[in-house]
Amino acid sequence: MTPPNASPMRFEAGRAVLAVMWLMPQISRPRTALFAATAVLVAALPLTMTVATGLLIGAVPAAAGAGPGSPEARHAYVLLAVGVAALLLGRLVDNVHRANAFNLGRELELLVQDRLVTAVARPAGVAHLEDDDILALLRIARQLGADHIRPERAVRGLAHIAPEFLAAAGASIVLCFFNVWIGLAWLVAWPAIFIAMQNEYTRVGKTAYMRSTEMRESEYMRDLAMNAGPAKEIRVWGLMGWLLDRYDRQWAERMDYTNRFQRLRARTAVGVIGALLALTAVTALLLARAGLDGAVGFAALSVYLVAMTSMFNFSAFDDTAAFLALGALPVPKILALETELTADERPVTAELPAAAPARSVRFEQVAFAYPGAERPVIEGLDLKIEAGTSLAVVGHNGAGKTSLVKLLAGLYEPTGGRITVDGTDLAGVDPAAWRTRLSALFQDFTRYQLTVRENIALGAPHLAEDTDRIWKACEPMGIRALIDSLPNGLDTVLSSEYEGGTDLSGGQWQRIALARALFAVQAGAKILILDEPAAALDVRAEAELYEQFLDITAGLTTIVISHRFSTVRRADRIVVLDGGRVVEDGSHGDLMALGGRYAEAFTLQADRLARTSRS
Ligand SMILES: Nc1ncnc2c1ncn2[C@@H]1O[C@H](COP(=O)(O)OP(=O)(O)OP(=O)(O)O)[C@@H](O)[C@H]1O
Repeated sequence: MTPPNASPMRFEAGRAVLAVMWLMPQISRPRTALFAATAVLVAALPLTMTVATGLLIGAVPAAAGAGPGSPEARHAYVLLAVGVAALLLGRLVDNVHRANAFNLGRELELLVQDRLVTAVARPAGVAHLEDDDILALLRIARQLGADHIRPERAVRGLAHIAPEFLAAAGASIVLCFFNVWIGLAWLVAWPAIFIAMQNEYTRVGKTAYMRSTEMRESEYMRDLAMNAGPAKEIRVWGLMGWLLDRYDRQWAERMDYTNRFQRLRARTAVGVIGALLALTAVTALLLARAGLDGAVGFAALSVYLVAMTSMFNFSAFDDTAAFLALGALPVPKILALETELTADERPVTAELPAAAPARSVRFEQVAFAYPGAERPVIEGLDLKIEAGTSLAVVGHNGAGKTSLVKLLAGLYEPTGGRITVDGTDLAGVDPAAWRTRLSALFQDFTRYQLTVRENIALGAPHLAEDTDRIWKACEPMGIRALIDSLPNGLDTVLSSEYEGGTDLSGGQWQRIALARALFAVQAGAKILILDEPAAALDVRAEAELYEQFLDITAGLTTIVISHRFSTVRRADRIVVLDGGRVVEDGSHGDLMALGGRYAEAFTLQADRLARTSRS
């Protein structure tokens, strides 16, 4: 097993930290300026104390010899006062620095989350939600704020390490006064050690974050075992043992992987610690020799020794350094995702008149393949849908019916040809504006764990408070009595996972979803798309409902997809789709007279229905 794409990109750790620093002023410029200023002070004040302490140690023998009141004693007292003042001020500033970093960190985390959600919601279509790389980022995003994926900790780590970095640089410069090569060696050593360790933490972090596919599989298994949705099937089929076995296996693989790759490599640790030890030994030896030879006075020697020891306060190896790397790692990726999804936005070049579609919606030589798929599901599709008429689309499973309406709704863009509305190419129209004219109910409609009122009003959320209108949408669906019988009527939550909530039968859910579609129509939608609108209802109920829909939506452009011919026959026009093309087109009467696929399938279904109703 190899770690996927686990080797750090060039300067990846540094770029992640820079991305965090770049975002900070976007939260607050004054507070970021305060952060920088206090970081310098938190570094400079202990350094001042270090130098003062060293000089004080050197000055004590002379002060003791000269006695109280002597200039030597006064000099020692001044050094003591400077040291103590630097110490106290340092502690004070440090508190301000950390409190500011804490707040900035929390806000940065929220900012990153917010930008991510906005970026993911921005594309008009849904293709990006099926892209493996984007799904990997979304997994990370869902975990933002949990585990080690905390940009907040990156800011706090930065608050901790930045002053240490500056202090170590200052101490190195002090050592330059002793020996310029030793000083320079320390000046270079700490950043090098820090970068080596940050790269190592980044590598470890990437192996954990970026195994998206494996993690998603294992999380999926866990959710199957734990969630209410699949619980019935899992138990009825006796799948729990199989599921847990598979989850255990994936878990063991993950642990094995973690043990092998998600830890610091010994060679990095040995290399870094070895380099530190060697440099410390050389510095100490040279200082000792200079002290013994009398080349450096006692006071200077004390300053150099304190400077050398103070450099070991540097957090290259501890949790702070790890959290800086791990917390910063997702930030540039989220910013890159934001850029990528923004770049995908197509320019708006056309506006539709308020009444559109007033004439027709046309598919002109439309082709479409799902992202990553080799074969197109729609090819050379020509279809003119007259405004104000009802159209039914039929065809065998996988013929491309749902794909056709997804294209019409702008959820995907055609890979060839164009879709026009009253002659205007939809490619240039703002998808959000176009969708205000659509009311669509898909076969896999969402069962929102919200109140009945919200489940219906989501068809036009700006009218959610219009109770009369909600009841008006319920009436034709025959759900008024059902809603009245619920504990809180329209305000009952449709989920048994909530207190006072309730679940509905498949057919009842479908009627609620149909009421949602109708609510959108009442709010002004001009095209109604019903993709298998009532598959959970019996044949008669579906046909009756569709009949009612046609009455209510007379004058509207409606497109229905159904496998039930008793429903389909009521449409003004029917098209049969096969291999993503229209193969038959006409009214029920026309197609029956044609004696083709439609007539054959209709007769078959009608015979079956007649037999069942006789028996
Ligand atoms: N998101 C997707 N990604 C890749 N392929 C897809 C996706 N959705 C559908 N397909 C494929 O596109 C083809 C057409 O699917 P579509 O859902 O349009 O068929 P349909 O005619 O509505 O079928 P049904 O009657 O079963 O609902 C199928 O072969 C299906 O596997």
